[in-house]
Amino acid sequence: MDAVPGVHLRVGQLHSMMTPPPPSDEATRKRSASDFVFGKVIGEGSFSTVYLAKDIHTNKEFAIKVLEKRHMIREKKMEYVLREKKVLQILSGCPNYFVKLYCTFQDTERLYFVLTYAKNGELLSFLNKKGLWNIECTKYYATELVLALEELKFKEIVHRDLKPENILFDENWHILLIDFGSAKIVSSNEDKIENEDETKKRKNSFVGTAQYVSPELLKNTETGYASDLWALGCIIYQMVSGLHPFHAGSEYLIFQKILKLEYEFPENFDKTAKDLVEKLLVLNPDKRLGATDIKPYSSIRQHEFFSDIDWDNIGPPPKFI
Ligand SMILES: Nc1ncnc2c1ncn2[C@@H]1O[C@H](COP(=O)(O)OP(=O)(O)OP(=O)(O)O)[C@@H](O)[C@H]1O
Ligand SMILES: O=C(O)C[C@H](Cc1nc2cc(Cl)cc(Cl)c2[nH]1)c1ccc(Cl)cc1
Repeated sequence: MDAVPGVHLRVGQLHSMMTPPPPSDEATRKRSASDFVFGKVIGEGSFSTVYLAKDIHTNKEFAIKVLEKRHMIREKKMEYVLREKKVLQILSGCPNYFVKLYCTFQDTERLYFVLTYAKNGELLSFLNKKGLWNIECTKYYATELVLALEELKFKEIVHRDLKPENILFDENWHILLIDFGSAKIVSSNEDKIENEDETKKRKNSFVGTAQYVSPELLKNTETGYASDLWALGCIIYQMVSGLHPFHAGSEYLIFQKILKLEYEFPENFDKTAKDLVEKLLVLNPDKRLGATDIKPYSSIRQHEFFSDIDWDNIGPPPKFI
């Protein structure tokens, strides 16, 4: 594995890579790029490159998300980075369903997030492979998604950009949600304290993905937990049919269809899944299944689609590979 392209190791760094500090410092010492050997690029974001990397002290593999400071500053994206860091820190207490943030560090040019390596890639790539996915897979992973959304609600976080590309699989084929740069931390009311033009900038700058954007986000009204329930409905529809519920030749036309709730189900769409999707893809956020649960998301758990799920022990993932 080579070092990060463009990161020239000085003799001192090479030396420090060879002679790790005494173990007592290990756990607390601030990491740096020289603690890792960087390997292949495993993904690219709008402002990031994600590398597979190995910790030279433990040989453990990580995904390291690297962001160029110049790019962050030029595109005024610092708030996204700091939001993602803060949300990942809040979620680091959750044992399942979210990529774990081990540490962050920086050098003169870059910022680094050291994250769990989701070894088995994106959900999207499996949805695109015909005949690979069946209703059992949909049931299992919709269950893990509901459990993940319950955790987010408990931690008072709205993801706001849920989509199959942001749902990865760990080495045991459990889901790991990523990409919290657009997330909202409800408890801090940070969205409420911003002034008018900051609100306008945030709402206009949000770059969610057309097919999964909720109506309230398009209408610039308040986005809350129910925005993630809308995305859940879209993702379940896609897991069952392999298609987006709202599809058109342009983002504008997709948005129009979303605002008019213009979508239909293929003939052979699973009946109970259809009923569940219809109860999630509701224009009024407060009327979506689960939106007003005292104990989130009990009304989704009780839906017939999940009738054979033991929520306290959902068992191992289905073998779909
Ligand atoms: N922990 C991880 N393990 C494995 N692959 C990852 C991990 N995190 C990200 N990736 C891969 O890298 C890609 C880019 O991820 P990243 O979160 O940096 O960008 P992004 O925030 O999704 O992009 P955008 O800024 O457009 O939203 C992802 O689509 C995913 O395929
Ligand atoms: O070391 C830390 O943990 C704190 C720093 C703080 C920090 N330094 C920054 C410099 C720039 Cl240019 C942009 C952002 Cl968002 C910056 N955030 C930091 C480093 C890396 C990451 Cl991923 C986030 C924050």
